[in-house]
Amino acid sequence: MTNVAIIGGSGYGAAELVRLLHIHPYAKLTAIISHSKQGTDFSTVYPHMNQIADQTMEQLDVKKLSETIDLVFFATPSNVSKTIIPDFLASGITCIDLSGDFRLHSPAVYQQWYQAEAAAEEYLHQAVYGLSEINAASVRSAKLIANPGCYPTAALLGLIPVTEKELIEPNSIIIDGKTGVSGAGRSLSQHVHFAEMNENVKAYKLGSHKHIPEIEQALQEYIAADIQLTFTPHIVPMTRGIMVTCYAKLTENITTAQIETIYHTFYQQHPFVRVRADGEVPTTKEVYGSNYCDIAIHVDERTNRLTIISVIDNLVKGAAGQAIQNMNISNGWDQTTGLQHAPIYP
Ligand SMILES: NC(=O)C1=CN([C@@H]2O[C@H](COP(=O)(O)OP(=O)(O)OC[C@H]3O[C@@H](n4cnc5c(N)ncnc54)[C@H](OP(=O)(O)O)[C@@H]3O)[C@@H](O)[C@H]2O)C=CC1
Ligand SMILES: CC(=O)N[C@@H](CCC(=O)OP(=O)(O)O)C(=O)O
Repeated sequence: MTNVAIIGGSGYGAAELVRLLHIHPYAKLTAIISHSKQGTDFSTVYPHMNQIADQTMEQLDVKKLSETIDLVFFATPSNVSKTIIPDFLASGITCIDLSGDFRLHSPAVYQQWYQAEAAAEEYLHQAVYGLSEINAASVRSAKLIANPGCYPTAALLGLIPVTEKELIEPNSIIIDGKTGVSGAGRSLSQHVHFAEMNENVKAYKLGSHKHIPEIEQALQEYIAADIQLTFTPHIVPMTRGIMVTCYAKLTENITTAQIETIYHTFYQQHPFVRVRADGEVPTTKEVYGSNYCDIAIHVDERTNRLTIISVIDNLVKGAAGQAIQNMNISNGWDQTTGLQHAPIYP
């Protein structure tokens, strides 16, 4: 049994980790840490977990915790884990960070997009970007795993197979993202007020979303040049789900069927990526509550542009599910352990 703890106990990411860890056969949740609700039972904050996860949330004591756990999940906002993780690493604890603190390699780029000082450079170098399907080999030996952002997970799983094969012009990439409201976390903020969300669709952070450098950095590993892409996120009135629609100019004449074959081959060994048949377009409900990422491809032969549609559940494959997938890989367990449940439908 691997003993694990969660930090950021009262947030949505933590709640989803607790739900998924409850059915995990090899991981035992030994502590839930909360800085605002220490002393409160988890099930008081989340009554749907009554008699399932009643443990009392605790104050963070790194030294004490390090004596009892093997692995810690950070489900905290950015700018929190960067100062705490070094202490856990010094005690040999594996750290999986759901926030963006260790995703970007360059401190200057982090400073620019997060408007805050980056983590110490040695830790940025040590961190492995935990896009499970792509980086499993590095995740296996990592002590610090930077779990990808929700939009980047969907966008990169959609874009990497054709970027790797140089089938698209990287600088022509445009990503249109749509997220459910839970993507904003549980803390109240005006842009998710019911009256402003219901029957409304909003674009936000035009040209300034922190996921832009994250997607660019990951794609740059496949080509020997910088990439600059356009990403526009939208918030839509649903609870969970992300759909990204990526557009890019093709570099050669190729059919939808040929590209689909490339995707099927690329994801053959990856049970959580389901490539849809031609003409079938996935919806966010078809992955709801699950760790799946469903992808559809369409070649517009008239314009020679490729459209890629990719859907995930932001809290599962986009956060807690992928974090558990990374824990599985890191422990040498089957990557699907504790994550085999089907999506909830309708
Ligand atoms: N929601 C989503 O779909 C996704 C979220 N993420 C990332 O996961 C992380 C958690 O997100 P999410 O759970 O949605 O956010 P929430 O706002 O729901 O929860 C974050 C929790 O972190 C704790 N926290 C807040 N401020 C501080 C602080 N200054 N110091 C320590 N702890 C703090 C709080 O819990 P407590 O007071 O109990 O400690 C809070 O409830 C974020 O970095 C987010 O960007 C990534 C992908 C998808
Ligand atoms: C609706 C909404 O506000 N969504 C958030 C999701 C960001 C997120 O979860 O951040 P990381 O994945 O980088 O940790 C946003 O777009 O900023």
